Amino acid sequence: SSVRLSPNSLATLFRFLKEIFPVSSSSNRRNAFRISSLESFSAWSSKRCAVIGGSGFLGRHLVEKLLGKGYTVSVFDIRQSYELPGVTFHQGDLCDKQALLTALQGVSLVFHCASPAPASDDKALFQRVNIQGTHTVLQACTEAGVQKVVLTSSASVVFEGTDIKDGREDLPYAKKPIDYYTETKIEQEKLVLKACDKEKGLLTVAIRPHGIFGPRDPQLVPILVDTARRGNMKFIIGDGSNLVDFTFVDNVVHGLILSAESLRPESPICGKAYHITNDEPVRFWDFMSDILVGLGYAAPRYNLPYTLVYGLALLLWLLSLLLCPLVAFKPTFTPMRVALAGKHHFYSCSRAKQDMGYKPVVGLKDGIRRTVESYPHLRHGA
Ligand SMILES: NC(=O)C1=CN([C@@H]2O[C@H](COP(=O)(O)OP(=O)(O)OC[C@H]3O[C@@H](n4cnc5c(N)ncnc54)[C@H](O)[C@@H]3O)[C@@H](O)[C@H]2O)C=CC1
Ligand SMILES: CC(C)CCC[C@@H](C)[C@H]1CC[C@H]2C3=C(CC[C@]12C)[C@@]1(C)CCC(=O)C[C@@H]1CC3
Repeated sequence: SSVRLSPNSLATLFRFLKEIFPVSSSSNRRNAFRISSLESFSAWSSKRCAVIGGSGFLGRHLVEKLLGKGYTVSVFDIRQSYELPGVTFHQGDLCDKQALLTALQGVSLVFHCASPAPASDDKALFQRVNIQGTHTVLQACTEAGVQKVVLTSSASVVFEGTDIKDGREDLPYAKKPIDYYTETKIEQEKLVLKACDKEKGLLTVAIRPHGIFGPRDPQLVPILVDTARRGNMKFIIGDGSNLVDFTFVDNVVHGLILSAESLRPESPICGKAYHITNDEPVRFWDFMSDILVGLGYAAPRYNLPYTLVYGLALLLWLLSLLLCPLVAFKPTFTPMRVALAGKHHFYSCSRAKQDMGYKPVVGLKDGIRRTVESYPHLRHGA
């Protein structure tokens, strides 16, 4: 008969051995790799993690999955949106290093899933949180002896409003990003990947999902339904043939955890970016129609030329900027949304398949069904 030890029990065993047979190790935790192989093993197998942005849509799904997989989870977020047994909440701003250091004590793995919502379009806020804040997160991780950082980036970092078909990770970053959100996500990803340093004992990876949807999503379905309820979802922008990636939230969570568990000094994923999608590009307007019809609304039917709608959206956006001191209005059809709705933007995830054995765990049809069922309050007539 054989005895099986889980990584957690091995880590506990190692801590016990270290107590009774102290090994001479550098006091500098950043040099963890150079210490004994046993200690390195303990570090890599530790299941104590923190989710920055864990109160958000993706963050909460991630937290729930991590708990199910036996991780001990701390959430760090500017707000607390729920309570869960086994989760320690730390409310604070990620730009505050002291607050982060408290939350990161004893943590070996950090998932960074926080960002202001793209719709806010607030340049100063995006710069403060996504760029300066990420810099602070990396500093705090180094000081707290965190070994792995997994960033939720975005496939949009290469999108400039023109067609992308089967885009790979080696596409250059967008030179003219379509909005401040994308502009700062690019800088954020660069910062995190540059921080990967095997010598210092900090390993990083960036996961780039695209068009995340699923239960509790605060943007895609709610914005779509709101637009339909106001009678503005009758039109298809362009000829309706553009293919896009929409990624069910469970697949993104799967990609995030897979990357964290594959992140080791010898792994090819260190310091790299990975597209994580459903690997089932779909016509943008078919996807929107499936959601709308599933919730009891009519599917859009009439086609409008792309350039006309884009031009109008640009005009409205400029007007909203000019008039903002006098009247506050937020157009639904922003140039960014029109580009996302009328162009091809789908990405290859073959790098993630090859380097970490990624495979979506929920298919698109199933994801749409689960999403529709989770929004009874948004159904037509509800
Ligand atoms: N939703 C989508 O389609 C996609 C999202 N992403 C990325 O995934 C990540 C998660 O996005 P979602 O869950 O959709 O957004 P979300 O808005 O639901 O969650 C973001 C969380 O970050 C928190 N946060 C914001 N500023 C903070 C600060 N200064 N300090 C601490 N916490 C702060 C918010 O309170 C919120 O709970 C983001 O990094 C986003 O850029 C990437 C690709 C697509
Ligand atoms: C009014 C309709 C024409 C469009 C309604 C749906 C949109 C709200 C969504 C369609 C594609 C989505 C998307 C994002 C947000 C919501 C949509 C615009 C992101 C910008 C979210 C953040 C990212 O990193 C990229 C996403 C691309 C797709």
